[in-house]
Parts: sequence; C-alpha cells; structure tokens
Amino acid sequence: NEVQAAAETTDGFHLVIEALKLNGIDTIYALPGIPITDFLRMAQAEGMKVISFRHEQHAGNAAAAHGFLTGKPGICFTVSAPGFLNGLTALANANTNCFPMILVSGSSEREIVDLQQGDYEEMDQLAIAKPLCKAAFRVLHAEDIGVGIARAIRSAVSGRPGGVYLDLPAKLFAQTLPKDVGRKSLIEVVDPAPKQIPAPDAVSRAIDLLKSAKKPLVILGKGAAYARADAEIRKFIETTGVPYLPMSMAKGLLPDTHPQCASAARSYVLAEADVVMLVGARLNWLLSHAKGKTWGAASSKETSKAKFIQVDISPTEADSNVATAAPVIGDIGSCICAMNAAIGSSWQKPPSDWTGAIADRKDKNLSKMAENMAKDTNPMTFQTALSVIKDKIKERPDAILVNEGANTLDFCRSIVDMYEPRKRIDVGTWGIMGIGMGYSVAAAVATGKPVIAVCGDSAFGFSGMEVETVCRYNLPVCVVVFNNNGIYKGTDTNPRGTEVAPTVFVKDAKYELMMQAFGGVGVRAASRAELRAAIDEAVSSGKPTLINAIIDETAGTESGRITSLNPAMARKK
Ligand SMILES: Cc1ncc(Cn2c(C)c(CCOP(=O)(O)OP(=O)(O)O)sc2=O)c(N)n1
Ligand SMILES: Nc1ncnc2c1ncn2[C@@H]1O[C@H](COP(=O)(O)OP(=O)(O)O)[C@@H](O)[C@H]1O
Ligand SMILES: [Mg+2]
Repeated sequence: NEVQAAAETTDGFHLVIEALKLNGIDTIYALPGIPITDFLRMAQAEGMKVISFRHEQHAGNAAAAHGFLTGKPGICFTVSAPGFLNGLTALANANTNCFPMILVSGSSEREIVDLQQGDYEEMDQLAIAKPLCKAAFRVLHAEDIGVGIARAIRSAVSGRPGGVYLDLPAKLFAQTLPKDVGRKSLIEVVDPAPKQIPAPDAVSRAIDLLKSAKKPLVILGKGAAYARADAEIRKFIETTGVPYLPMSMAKGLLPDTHPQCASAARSYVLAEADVVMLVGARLNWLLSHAKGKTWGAASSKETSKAKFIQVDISPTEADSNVATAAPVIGDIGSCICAMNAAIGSSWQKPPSDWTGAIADRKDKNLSKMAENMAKDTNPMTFQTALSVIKDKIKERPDAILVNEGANTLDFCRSIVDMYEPRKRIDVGTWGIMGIGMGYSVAAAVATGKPVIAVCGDSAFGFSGMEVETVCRYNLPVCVVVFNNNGIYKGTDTNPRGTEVAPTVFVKDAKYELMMQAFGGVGVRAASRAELRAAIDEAVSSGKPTLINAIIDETAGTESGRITSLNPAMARKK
C-alpha cells in the first residue's frame, strides 16, 4: 500500500522547505539545475518566493542584500561545482560586509568525491568554502536537515553577521523519513541574534573619554545601519551634540542634511578630531587605517593622535589598526542604549569653536558643490546627472539607491543625500563591482519600494544580463547607466594603434536597448531635462526601466577617489 506509505512519509526536499519556513524564511534566490531544479519547483509549490537568476553571483548578491535589508539570512541556492563557485564570490563578499547570507549548494556524494572517482560536477565544496565564510556545514542524513538549517541560520545572524555555506549532497533530497519523525527533527531557532550587553565599566570608560574631548567625532558604519537601533543612535547623536560622519551605507541613519552631519567637512574632522567613536565601523582601508595625512599625521606610516572608542559586537575588532582606548563590546542597540543612559544631565555639548569650524567648512564645500551641479552641460558631467538623482531621492526618501562604479560611486556618495536608514546599498568594504542588479532585485523583492540603481557603465556590465530577471518579475527597478564610454573615463588610447585601450567600450553604446529587449522601458538621456523626465516616469510607473545617461567621457579620474592605490601612482609618491 505504497500510496498510504507515501502519505505517511516526507523527504529531504520537503524537510529543507519546512525548516526554512519554520524559521520565517519565505524567499529563495537561485539558479536551477541538477540537483536543485525539483527542489525549487517544490519550494514554489509550497508558497515560497523563488527568484531565479541568469548567473549565480547575482543570486548570491541578492541574498546578501536581502540579509542586510531584513536582518534575516538571505538564502541562495546553486547547483554543484561551477554553480557553487559562481556563488562563492557573493558569499565571500557578504562575509566581508558582515551581511547575513546562506549559500546552499547541491554537491556530489562524499564517497565518490573522497575517492576522486569523477562524479558529475565533482568538487570538495565544503573544504573550498570554509576559508571564505563565517561557518560551513554539510548534511548527509535527512534527519539532520533541521539541525543543519538551524545552525546555518544562527551562524549567519548571531554575533558579527556573515556568510554561511550549507552543503547538501544530491542524494539527501530523495531520502525519506516518516512524517512525524521528520517534523520532530526540525528546529525553530530561538533568539537567533541574542542581544549582547556591554560591560558597565566599558560604557563608563567610553562616556568619560567622550566627555573629555575638545573635538569629538562619531563615525557611523554599516554595522550601525544593520543593527536597526535607529532611534537610540539618533538620540545619542542629538543628546551629545557630537558631530558625526556616516560611512556610505550608514547614510540616512540621520538625514544627511542634519546640522551635526560632518560629511561635507570629512577631511577636516578626520584630521582634527581628538576623540573618535566608531559605531559599527572598522578602521580599515576606507578610513586609511587611522594613519597618514587623512588623520592629520605627518607621514603615511604615522597613526592618528586621536583616541578611539570602538562600539562593536566583535571583541577582536578593537586594536585591529590602532590602539582602542575604550572598547564597548556588544550589539549596537544595547551599547548605545547603555551609553544614552550613562550620559547624565550634566553633559556639556562640544565646544562651539569645534562645531563652528565644521559648519564653516561644510558651508564652503556645499556651495562649491552646488555650483558644479547647477551647470547645464552637454554631455552631462557626473555632477549634473547626480543633481537629478539627488532631487529624486529628496522627493522619494523611501526609494532604495543602489550604487556602483568608480567616479559614479564616489560622486554619488557625496552628492546624493539619504534621509532614511538602510536606503543606500553599494560596493561595500571590498569595493566590488557587479552588485548592481543582484542588490536591485533583492531591494525590490524584500521591500517593495522603488529602486534606483546608479551604475557606472563598466560596473553595469558585470550584471547587465539580469535586466531580464528584473523584467521577468516586473520589478520597480530604474537602472541609470552612467555612460562615459569606459572604465573611469572613455578617452584612453592604445599608443600602438592596434586594439582599443583596455579601459574603453563601444562608442555610444545603446544600453537602453537591453531593457527594451525584455519588455522593459529603455531611454537615452543626454541632458538634465531628459534624465529628469525619464526618472520621473520610471518611478511613477514602477516599470523596469534603463536610462542610458550620457556622461562626458573626459570627466572621470582613474579609480575615482582611490587613485592613490594604483601601484604606478604609489611609485610617484
Ligand atoms: C569585480 C571587480 N572587478 C574589477 C574592479 C576594478 N574596478 C572597476 C573595473 C571599476 C569600474 C569603473 O568604471 P565604471 O564605468 O563602472 O565607473 P566610472 O567610469 O564612472 O568611474 S571600479 C573598480 O575598482 C572591481 N572593483 N571589482
Ligand atoms: N548588530 C551589530 N552590533 C554591533 N556591531 C555590529 C553589528 N552588526 C555589524 N557590526 C559590526 O559593524 C562593523 C561593520 O564595519 P564596516 O563593514 O567596516 O562598516 P563601514 O564600511 O560602513 O565602515 C563590523 O565590525 C561588525 O562587527
Ligand atoms: Mg564608466
């Protein structure tokens, strides 16, 4: 009586689905193929949202962005070996950014891999993934699926969030279990990201140090945005009156137009501050490792004279680059809440000569920037085009801005103000190109909000095929390709006169036709007015749109703000 037996049993496919649903996960980003195609069909049949991509790197990037935007681990499913490898870049990038994401890949059978007998897509995936992620697990028996999924979820979101790899050999999916045994094997993860309360003496040490400062500065990092402690952070900044610098993905925690925002005086405050409080921000290359001229030091090897407070969930982040005078270890919500409680009524706001000097520099820099943006040039400069994006985000602060490129990234970060938390997602700690479409799909799927993706033409090229994915799910994504005909600019030439220079593209490339090819709206915009009209139409229609924004090909700088990292430049120093 097979029918009855089948009714009484479950299988690996359904146990994975049930384990994910039991833990509140309703979305899977994937690319089908052996051994996961049937799994994806079943997941969809069981009511899960399954978003299928054209390359696994973008499915993985979508899962990572989903994790950052929701605080739940983003899930990416790939086939074995080549599919797994394509997903690895996204897994490693998620781990670098501290985004919670789980890469789940089908894999070959252990007994064949271990004997290297040449299985279909044979690879020791678990061993390869381990060094690139926070945790990695393999499940061999159906009764362990519940534990495997639970451990992957807890590893991804607890402590410092990160990327996790889960290896599911093909045979696992077809294994069967009695239904009740299967159900009992599943685990609903309790409190997956437990609060970690800071030690009271750590809090008072930090508050005392901040109180002693003549030129205090707070730096908010993407960890502060991820922590979802928005009200506590705003209260701390406004109660202490301390100027703050938001790193790119922390923009919008307080509106960039906030009087205490020091972004427009970044070089002044980094060079002058005497106490710097890092909140969910690492003193890595993005902050010049707290060394050199950026920090007012005489030489590139000399460290800043400032004293550092580090608010972070990772205890080993302290002292990573320079001495940490006051480590405050815990989740940012608990840390800032405790610091708010410790401020006390006798708090003195920072000296007005400090805040006044910052205000003067801000005004000067902002008016110079406004001048550049007001110019109506044809073709557009980065500033002209970005003034349109700036106005749009001001009108629609709920829209999510995705940003990648070099000049397209650097100018956008400083020109386009953000007003709400977690509304800007970009190339992150690695400065990786190619996040554009994956992040845009996840932003639209996870939030339902309009997405504006401002991508350099080179950066767009890494994930451009996914405009078909955007069209297939009819997502409210407006891609604005900053077309300056090349990487950094479009004017390089090959002195030998044979092939074109390695950094230039086809002249006057018609990117807009790519979106039209799949039923979306494609528009060419060569002026501010044309760009404004196109983006207004895109955001109000909610239709998949690609705007090919023609940018002056001479306007860019090699590698944008980080040109000094080029070896040849370093030799000239
Ligand atoms: C995966 C990957 N490959 C290559 C690079 C190197 N790179 C590359 C290739 C960039 C593209 C810059 O060109 P763009 O057209 O995207 O932007 P602009 O022309 O506006 O500067 S920015 C940058 O750092 C990278 N960061 N990441
Ligand atoms: N919930 C959290 N509570 C405390 N720290 C967190 C939390 N989430 C992430 N972090 C920390 O935030 C930091 C993020 O730093 P980083 O990625 O360098 O930010 P940015 O690039 O914006 O400066 C990491 O050190 C990470 O440990
Ligand atoms: Mg370019």
